[in-house]
Formats: sequence, structure tokens, C-alpha cells
Amino acid sequence: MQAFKESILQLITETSTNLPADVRKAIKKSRELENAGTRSALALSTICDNIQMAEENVSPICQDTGMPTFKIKVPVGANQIEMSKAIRVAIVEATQKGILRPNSVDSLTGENSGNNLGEGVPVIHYEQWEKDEVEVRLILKGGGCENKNIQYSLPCELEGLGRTGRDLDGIRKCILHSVYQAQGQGCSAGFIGVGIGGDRTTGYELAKKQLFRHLDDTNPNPKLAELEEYILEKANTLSIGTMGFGGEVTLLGCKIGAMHRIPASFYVSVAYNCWAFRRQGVTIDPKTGKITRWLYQSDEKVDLQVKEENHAVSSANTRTVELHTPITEEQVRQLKVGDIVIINGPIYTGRDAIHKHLMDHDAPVDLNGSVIYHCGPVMLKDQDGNWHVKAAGPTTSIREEPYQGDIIKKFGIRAIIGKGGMGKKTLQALKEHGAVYLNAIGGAAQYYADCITSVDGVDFMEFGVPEAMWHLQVKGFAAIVTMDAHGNSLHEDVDKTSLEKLAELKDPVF
Ligand SMILES: O=C(O)C[C@H](O)C(=O)O
Ligand code: SF4
Repeated sequence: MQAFKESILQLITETSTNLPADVRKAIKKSRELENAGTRSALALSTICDNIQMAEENVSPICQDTGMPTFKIKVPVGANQIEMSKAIRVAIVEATQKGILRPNSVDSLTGENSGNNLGEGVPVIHYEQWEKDEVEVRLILKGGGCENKNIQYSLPCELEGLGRTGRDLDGIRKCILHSVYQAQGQGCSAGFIGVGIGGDRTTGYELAKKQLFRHLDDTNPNPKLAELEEYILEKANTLSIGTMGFGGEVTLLGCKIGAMHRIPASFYVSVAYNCWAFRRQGVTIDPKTGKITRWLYQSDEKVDLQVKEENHAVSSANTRTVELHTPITEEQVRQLKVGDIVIINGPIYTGRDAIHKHLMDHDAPVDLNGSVIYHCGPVMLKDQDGNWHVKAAGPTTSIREEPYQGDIIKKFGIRAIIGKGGMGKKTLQALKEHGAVYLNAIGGAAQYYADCITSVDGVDFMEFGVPEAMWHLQVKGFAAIVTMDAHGNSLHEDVDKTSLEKLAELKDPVF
């Protein structure tokens, strides 16, 4: 089983650090379709840089390496118990190497296991088949896009689309709506797997299973093939764009499966995957435990090299403002939506556990004039006890909406860096207290790790590595003002226009 463990470790490493060729092709195509000089074009260029850096550094494409989910086909007689043991050893080793973030959290105590193992983690599904080989497929699907999965129970009423019935046109409406409701929060442009029918559980399982299909395959069901093509075309008319910045490309892939249901239920389940579509697979010789074939690799090298001019936003009213922390209220109130801000100096990470904690506790550092970065990095400690950042992209900010306004007021915070935007309560607080929301490029974990010049300390390690408050020195950390202190929010605008465009797709098609 040693060789099998090594093969699984190789599979995990490849999945986390090297985006497969079919996904790279889709991202490359989207960059060609996006209008040059726009915020979405800038985001796509940063994403392409990040993908190349992850491969070169053999480091996580995104800091959130998700819920490791294995789908394994085994010949009759294979020892699943030994295989699962080997998989767990490989998961622990990958975590120790900083290839995976320690993501396994006790749901009742909040304690992070530290080694990525836990009740139900990793997820391992087995299936027997006739072939005399083992096939292992792995998907690393992060929490932010998992949170944008959605399940519809037909018939229903959908915003913008109205009555949605138990037929193919009703399914059409659900899938379009699933892309609209994700906005940029699940790191668009995304890929969706759809499961029609089943019960609540098997519907979602079928949806996720679609994510293992090759992007350039053809649905064996002609009706579903037609629907997949329709969705891919029309979803890209919603103008949600990359990161929800607005733009031509919102969806990069749509794969639909169907199964029987019982009369009372009619579910349409959507698994929304971010642009960091990390799924890979291998076949393994059951005797030697060695890899015999890769399932999503191709000899074709998809070059994502970005021309320099694509790193700039060229619209006339775009300013680039360099700021050194701590930041003053006056500096913040001069910023407006669309500005590109370059942050230099100390910033602090803070996400779910810390926001909840700071509501009724003091902060361990003076946060007055500070920048809070919604981020749960991958960190490694060297033998001298110094911490090093392996990956550090933003997490979805909307989860902090219940707390953010109060925290800004309580601690005099001047800027929040995250992705996906925040709601009305935070927008009001930005205006009232003089703060700004800066949207970083979700998933660009290597790109931002490169901007971190040192780790100067950490608080709240009891919350686990992803949830601790990391004291980071940054240089050249670029992000876009998408919510300012004058009551403007790009996210509100994109949501409004995309809902109008969704409503234009209301009339029956199928
Ligand atoms: O957990 C994270 O670091 C990111 C998460 O996948 C998210 O998209 O919010
Ligand atoms: S941060 Fe974005 S790219 Fe990373 S896992 Fe979450 S949704 Fe995906």
C-alpha cells in the first residue's frame, strides 16, 4: 500500500497545484472573450498569473483546498479498508507539506483538527466495476463556491423569471437563476454541475458527479446537450462577469445529468464550482499501487501567459491610489468605486471566528486605521519557528455581513479586503464611519502570497490556522474599491443589472 499512498499523494498535489488542461482552455478562451482594459479582464489576467505561479511553486492554486472528495472505482476483491487508510495518510502528508490547508473543523466545538482528518473528512466513495484497475478521481471544491450550490423544488416562483413549472423550461429557469444568485461570490466565472430528479441527497450527488465530466465532452442525451449549450450562451448575457465585476464571461461550463424521481418531488440541484476548478484523476495498477494513467491531463500545454497591457484597467476614470497602513479617514473618503488601491504595510487577517469573537471581546492589537483581510491562509512553520505563507487569497466577505458594520465602528477599521462584496448594513457603516471595501481577486492565492513580505505574529491560534488573526506585512497588495464611503456599491449595481437581464430570459424556450 506504500506505493498506493504515494500515488494518492501525487494525485492530491497535482489537483491542488496544477489546473487541468480543459479548465485552462476554458479560462484562456474567457480571457479572449472579455473586453480588454476592464476590471474583469484585469481579474482574469491575475487569475492566469496565479495559475502559472501555483504550477511553478507547486503550491495551492487557492488557499481553500476545500473538502477533499474521492470517487473510487475498484475491481472485485480490492481492499477498501487499506485503501482508505492510505488515503488518510496521504491527506495528512499533503497538509504537512502545505499542499492542502487544514480544513477539517469540528462542527460543534469549532476546533480545527490540524491534519485535515475528521468525522466524514475526507469524503471517500467506492464503487465496484468489472475492470482490473483502480480509478481514483479527486475534487477539491472550496467552501465559497460550495456555499453557492442551490437546490430548487418545482414548481416554484423565481425572481425575474416568475412561475417555474415541472418541465424542461422550468429546469431551464432554475439553472439560469442558479448562476444569477451566485453573483461573484463563488469566484465567477464558474462551472456548474446540474442534477435533475432524485431526492435531496442523490440530486446533489448527481450534480457533483457532472463536475467530473470533461469540459469538451457531449451529453449523451440530445435534449440535455441542447440545454447545456443554451445555458452556457445565455448565462453569459447576465453580465455578472469575473468576480462579479460585470463583464462578458460569467459561466465557463455547464454539465447536466438527470435521474428518476418520485411523484411528490421534483428537484433541480446545482453544484456551483469556482474558476479554480480543481479535479483530477488517475488509474492505478491494483498490484503495484502505481499510477498508470492521468485522466484530465493532456500533452497539450495551455499557455496562460498574459500580455503586460492586460494587467491594466484602461477606463479613463480609473485611478490607482497607493496607501500605507494605518489609513486615515480623509484618505478613505477620497476613494470611490472603481479605484485601484495598492496597500503597503501591516494588515490583519480576520474571518468567521474572529468577527464573531470581536463583537464582544477586545482586539489583541490596536486596529484603529487598520486593514482587515478576509483571508484564511495556508501557513507553514519552519524549523526556527517562523511562519511562511504558502497561499493567501480572499474569502467570501458576505458571511461577515452580520458583524462587519459593528466591528468597523468599534475598532476604527478603515478598509476591509475580501471578495464577493457585502450588503446594505456594511455599506451604511462605510459611509457613517469612513471606511472602504476592497475586492481582491478570489482564488489568487499565490499572487497575494507574493505580496506578503513577512508574517509578524499571530493571535487566536486556538481558532486554527485558517481562522487565526495573522499579522502580515504587505507590499504592492492591489485590490479594487467596489464599495466606498459615499454609499456606492458595484455589487448592488451588478446585481440589479443582472436581474434585469435574467428577466429578459423569462419567456418559454423548451
Ligand atoms: O475558505 C476560504 O479561504 C475561501 C472560501 O473558499 C471562499 O470562497 O469563501
Ligand atoms: S476562494 Fe474562490 S477560488 Fe478559492 S475555493 Fe473559494 S470560491 Fe474557489
